[in-house]
Amino acid sequence: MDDKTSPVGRLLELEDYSQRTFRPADAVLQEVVQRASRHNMPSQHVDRLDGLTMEVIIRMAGYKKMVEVGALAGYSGILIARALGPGGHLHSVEYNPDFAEVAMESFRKAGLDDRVTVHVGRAAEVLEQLTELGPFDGIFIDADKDNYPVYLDWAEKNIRVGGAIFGDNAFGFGHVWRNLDTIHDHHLKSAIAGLQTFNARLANNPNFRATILPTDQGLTMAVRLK
Ligand SMILES: C[S@@+](CC[C@H](N)C(=O)[O-])C[C@H]1O[C@@H](n2cnc3c(N)ncnc32)[C@H](O)[C@@H]1O
Repeated sequence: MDDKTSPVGRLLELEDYSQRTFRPADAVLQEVVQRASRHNMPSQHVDRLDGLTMEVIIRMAGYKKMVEVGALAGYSGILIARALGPGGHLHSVEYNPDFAEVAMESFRKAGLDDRVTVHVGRAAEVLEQLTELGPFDGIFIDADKDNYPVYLDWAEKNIRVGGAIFGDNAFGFGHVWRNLDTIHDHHLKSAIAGLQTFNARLANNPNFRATILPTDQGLTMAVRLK
């Protein structure tokens, strides 16, 4: 481990302290991670503290109706659905039908299945179908990074004034600062291009006030002003 007096060492200690103190993942959430692992799903659940931060903000704002892009095994969906509270509803979009099944099982086991609808399909198409149910209080974008700008197009029109846009992995796994010309892996390059466009558009859109939570993964969040 890094020397605790070095900046990196201190950050690791502070991360460890935060996890120990705020205990972001209870037994239900830990079970989701185990369920995903049993089904050989990728371990791509939202960072535990980032997810907890989002949950707290949704509770503070009193949001009731949200959309999630990318359900995986339901980890972030549980955080959001809990925060929306009784009478709230989450529309979670997942294009992998096997993953969607696992997510539905997680919502059932968490006692939240009446509060979540899992829509199976490609997010760009499902979002268009969801338009008629809007406007929404918020959206959590956590799927294919190259399409974040496409999901942002939809969110700009379908999130109400006072509502929020959250974008996960906004630091692009540590690469978001890079000049695209220096990235040779095609997949990474298009992901970073998508994230750079997403972040810059929210940062510069006068209709939104946006920031990025400077955690390991980076969580972009924006509130619609007008
Ligand atoms: C990072 S994981 C989501 C993690 C989840 N939000 C959580 O924190 O528990 C991304 C998910 O998005 C799904 N996905 C990727 N591209 C998609 C698309 N175009 N439409 C819908 N889902 C997609 C993947 O199958 C995967 O389950």
